[in-house]
Parts: sequence; C-alpha cells; structure tokens
Amino acid sequence: MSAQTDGMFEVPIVDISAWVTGGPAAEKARAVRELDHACRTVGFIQIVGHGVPAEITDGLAGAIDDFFGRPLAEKKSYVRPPAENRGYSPPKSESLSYSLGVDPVSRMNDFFEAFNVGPADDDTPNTWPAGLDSFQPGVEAHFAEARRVAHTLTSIFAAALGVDPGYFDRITDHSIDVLRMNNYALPPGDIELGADLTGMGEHTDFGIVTVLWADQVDGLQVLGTDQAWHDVRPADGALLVNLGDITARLTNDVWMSTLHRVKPPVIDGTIRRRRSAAFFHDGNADALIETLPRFVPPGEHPLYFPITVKDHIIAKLSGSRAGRKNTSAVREAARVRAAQI
Ligand SMILES: O=C(O)CCC(=O)C(=O)O
Ligand SMILES: [Fe+2]
Repeated sequence: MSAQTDGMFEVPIVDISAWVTGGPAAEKARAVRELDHACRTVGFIQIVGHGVPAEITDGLAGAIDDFFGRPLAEKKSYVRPPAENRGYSPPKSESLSYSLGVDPVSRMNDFFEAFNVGPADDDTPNTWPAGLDSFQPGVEAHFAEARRVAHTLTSIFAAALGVDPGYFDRITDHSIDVLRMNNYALPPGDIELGADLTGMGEHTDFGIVTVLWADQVDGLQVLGTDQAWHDVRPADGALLVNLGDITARLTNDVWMSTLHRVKPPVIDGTIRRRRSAAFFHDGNADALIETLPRFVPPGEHPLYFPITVKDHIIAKLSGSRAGRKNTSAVREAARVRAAQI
C-alpha cells in the first residue's frame, strides 16, 4: 500500500480491518507481517481499517476546540498536581526533553498546552471543565475507541512477537491509560521558534503503544534511522501509532521506541495551529517488564534490566515535569545527541 514519503522516509500504512471485524486468517496474517516490519524499521505506523467512526473523531476535535478556546485564566483553574497526570497543563509547563536527560537551552520551553484524561473507573478521578456540555461525552467516546484500537494492536503484537495470545492481556488488564489532548498555538507576533521555544521537545513515549489522532498539519517530526528528522502527517482517516519504551524493552530494541518532537510550521510569523490527541497505553503499574528471551542473541545479556511499569514511568516523568534530568534514560539520550538538528 502507498505511504507518506519524505525523501526515503516512509511511515507505512497498515490495514487492521481483519483484526477489527474478525476477517480471514490470511488477511490477519498480512497485517501481522506488515506491522512487524514497520515496528522493526520505523516504530511509527499509520493504521487504517481501525473502525473509529468519523463522528467520534469530529466530536473529539470539537471538544479540543471548545476547551482550548477558553481564556487562559479559566483553563488554569483545571490544573492538577503533576503526579496525577490529569487536567490542564499550560504552555511551557513541561519540558519533555528533560525526560531523556538532555539539557534544553532554556528550562521550560515546550509551548504545547494539554488536557489529560484517564479511565472513568480509575482511582484518580478526572477533571471536567464546567459549562462545556459536549466536552466530556466527546472525549469519553474517543477514549473508548482509542482504548479498543490499542487492545486490537496488542493482539496483533502478540501474534507478531510469538508470545501467547493472552500475554498482553495479563500485563494490561488494569493498564495505566491516559488521553492527552494537545494544542499547539501561540498569539501572532509572539514567535521565534528555535532551540529555546518548540512545540514539544524530542522524546520517546513511555509505555507499550500510543494511538495518536492528529490534524493533517505539519509539525510532528520523527527521527529516522538516517538520523534526520522527518515531517509526518497522517493520511486521510489514518491514526498514527507509535511504540513506547516498554515495547522496546520487551524486544531488546528490535521494535523501535522512536524519538519524535513537534515543531509546528510558522507562516508569516504566525504558528499554524495544530491539534493532536495521544492515547498512551502503558500497561499495569505492577507489571514486571522483562525482555523476551527470543530477542536476546545467544550468549548475550538483554540491553535492559527488568523494571516495573510504575518505576519506569516515575523515572521518566520526574525528569519531564520537575526540570530535572533523568540519568537513567541513557540510551535514549544518546540517540538524541546523535541526531542532526
Ligand atoms: O502532537 C503530536 O503529534 C505528538 C504528541 C506526542 O508526541 C505526545 O503527546 O507524546
Ligand atoms: Fe509522544
């Protein structure tokens, strides 16, 4: 199937409809092969045939517009303590490159604003903005669909990785799942994008898999194996999917937790507004993540020590939010330094 190209860089398109609708075995096997190849070579995939109805995507986009269109002072009333990972994050409150232990030029330089939502039945309750009647239903409907897609993807992962079909069910039956809606916008005239001001700093995602809805506007950049950054825009109706660090750990880096960042285009001194919604499927907090033996070459040690999902995420988040470097993310940091600007 065709795919978006930027030079030689491609984010493959994989049709998972056979897995969504219970289609023929041969079609399922084709999806497994294509996904496996994309995970080994790019770490980003465009998923079609996911079955998310267009009305639900429209509802999500409308909810994002409604909330982020409110005045900053009002939005700030929905800020929650960072450890809860819920509610509003104002611009420049996070610096994701710190989660990798890389010094950004200024300490807090990511201008994205975000709103985080978790599962309805979670111990940490959600915050819902007052007076926006369609916000909660619109966001919850997309949350449920993104979770369904993530679950379908882990079924395909199990087939591709040669683990038993229940493997991911066991490490995700009370998974930490968060939907982060991102808005990239700055008032006109305020803008000089550079090393010290960026949409979202370079990072890898923390968990098993991320299901990303994004506007068809440039800005998301993915680091290729050529060590160059490539713009990625989703094809019509496609969801972007990328692997997180937990999956890299499971596969001894055979499947890639790929570095990415957001640098929205500046046109005539104005940021082209861009929206996205990342559904992070991180796994059970208490799941012990150990590299699958079949990915460790004979006579070698795994690249990663076993770690629980919780300890792994704490290490990454304490770097991102507190303005402190995370020295345990040595391998990812080396990849950032090796990359061309
Ligand atoms: O805005 C995007 O497209 C990417 C967002 C992202 O990488 C994230 O929220 O982790
Ligand atoms: Fe990300």
